[in-house]
Amino acid sequence: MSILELENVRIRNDADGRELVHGVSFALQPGGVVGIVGESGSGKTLTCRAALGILPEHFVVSDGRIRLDGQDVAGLTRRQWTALRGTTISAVFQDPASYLNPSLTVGSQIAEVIRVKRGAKRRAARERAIELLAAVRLRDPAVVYGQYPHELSGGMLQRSLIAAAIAAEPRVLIADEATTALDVTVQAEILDLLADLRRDTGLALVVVSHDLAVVAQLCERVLVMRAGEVVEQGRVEQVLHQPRHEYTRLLIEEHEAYGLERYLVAS
Ligand SMILES: Nc1ncnc2c1ncn2[C@@H]1O[C@H](COP(=O)(O)OP(=O)(O)OP(=O)(O)O)[C@@H](O)[C@H]1O
Repeated sequence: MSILELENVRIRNDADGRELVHGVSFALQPGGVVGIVGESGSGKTLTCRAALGILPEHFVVSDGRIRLDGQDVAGLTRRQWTALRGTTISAVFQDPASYLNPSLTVGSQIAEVIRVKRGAKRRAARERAIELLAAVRLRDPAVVYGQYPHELSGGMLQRSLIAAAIAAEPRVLIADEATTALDVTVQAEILDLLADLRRDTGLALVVVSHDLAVVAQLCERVLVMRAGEVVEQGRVEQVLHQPRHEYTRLLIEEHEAYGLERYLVAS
């Protein structure tokens, strides 16, 4: 059974009646990985936010269905969503600093997730948080545990945020432009880390990026979005080697300068 399934999902802004996402469908199996690419404003983030139950105010899923672990999310109460977030579905976005509280240590924020979502005692939560910081390949995890966000680099912060996102052992992780702000080497390390988590824990991934190379490196299937429409979707090799839609061809041309071929040959 799919862990996450979207069926013809449409998203509308009720404030002005405009529809911004015009029917997105995909199914993600446990341990699977799907990419969503497309230019800024194409509806990638709104689609993810719908799956996380965190659409902005006035935005609604106006048609279609979202199933999380087999459950239709349409009727979920706020409390039920809170219980699912973190434990079933979780996310990492761009700009990790804005998701961490600057006045609390990184480790205590991860431990808090474990205490609240997993009911762990203080000491066990601390130990688990240090394990997670090690799992996201931070050196000296016990030291990082006691550091404040401003003491860490962008790459270290993004790793810490991934540790927090997987702390309650979700089945699906959405990585929305999670590596965009990082330099190329750190970006490659974080992508490797996500691939390893997927392999080692069966975590399913939704990888959102405007960068086709990121998607080519990580994903099995890809959706190409433009202006709220899915213009093309399929297996990554097929979509990137034999694009059927003119827009996909344009995206590929734009990315050729960044060495997309390298990833495709390796996959
Ligand atoms: N909070 C909001 N209020 C008003 N409009 C919004 C809001 N969030 C998104 N939109 C609009 O919805 C459309 C889709 O936005 P979305 O953030 O999903 O795009 P995206 O593909 O993720 O782009 P980006 O790569 O820039 O994040 C855009 O036209 C955007 O202006």
